[in-house]
Amino acid sequence: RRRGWSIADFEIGKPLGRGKFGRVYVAREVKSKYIVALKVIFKEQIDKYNIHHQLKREMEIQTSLSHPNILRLYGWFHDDQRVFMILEYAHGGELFKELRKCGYLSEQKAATYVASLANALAYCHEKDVIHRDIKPENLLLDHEGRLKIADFGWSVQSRSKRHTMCGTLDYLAPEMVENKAHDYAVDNWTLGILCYEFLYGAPPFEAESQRDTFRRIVKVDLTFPSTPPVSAEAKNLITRLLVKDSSKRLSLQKILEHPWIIKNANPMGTCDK
Ligand SMILES: CC[C@@H](NC(=O)c1cc2[nH]nc(NC(=O)c3ccc(N4CCN(C)CC4)cc3)c2s1)c1ccccc1
Repeated sequence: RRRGWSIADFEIGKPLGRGKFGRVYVAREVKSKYIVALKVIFKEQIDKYNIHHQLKREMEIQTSLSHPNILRLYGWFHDDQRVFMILEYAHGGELFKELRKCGYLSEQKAATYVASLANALAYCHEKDVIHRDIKPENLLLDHEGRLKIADFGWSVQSRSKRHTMCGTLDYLAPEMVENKAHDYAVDNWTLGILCYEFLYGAPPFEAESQRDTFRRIVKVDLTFPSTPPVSAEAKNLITRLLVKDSSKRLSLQKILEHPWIIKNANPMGTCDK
């Protein structure tokens, strides 16, 4: 391309979602008719929340990542009011909407999603990227039901400035809620939380108040309801991830070799509807 992209290159469709700092629309590149998701962030918001450096770093990371379970950032451009990110379009929408609709997922789907996440996280950790913010809202599905991590909340290996504790504590590991130094193993903890939520429909330490959730996390107050019926292997994997001592959590490699994953995950990473 001679010149960069501009808004004139795209026909904007319906809004897909909104986050703290922006909105995402489905869009079609005029010449190729290629469907993408266009994320729009207003520069006044970037200034107001002073997130220039964070945005720049996250876009550099996101552009450098290329993995089947990580949503691609194809490129970006800006005009005087807005920054636009040209993102891969995930046709299946948000995984958590499917979770809320079905209540809970089959062991096959849950294992396939956990394996996809473990693969994507192993890839990120090789590139010194810790995600730290994996939750169902950030997980999308493509047209074949393949999981895609969609989020710019990546942080590089070093412990970046603390995020304000906005939103739910449910997915944060003990060392994060206790504001201790944390490393890659926080993502392994989160995998345990997600695996539990995929199978039971709610995260394990959910409570009425943030204070009670905090208490349940730091205590690792893990209990398994009697319904829906969940296999012992699945419970074994969850128990070996939700371990307070981060050095004792099952590694990503070991997750992929776990009997429950081997038995239930679809190696293609796809889930039929
Ligand atoms: C993860 C949040 C993040 N989102 C992205 O970056 C996003 C990037 C991206 N690419 N493709 C998406 N697709 C959808 O959002 C989508 C939603 C519903 C769909 N369906 C509705 C039900 N129907 C039956 C099938 C089709 C299909 C696609 C999204 S969201 C974000 C961050 C900041 C601001 C806005 C959004």
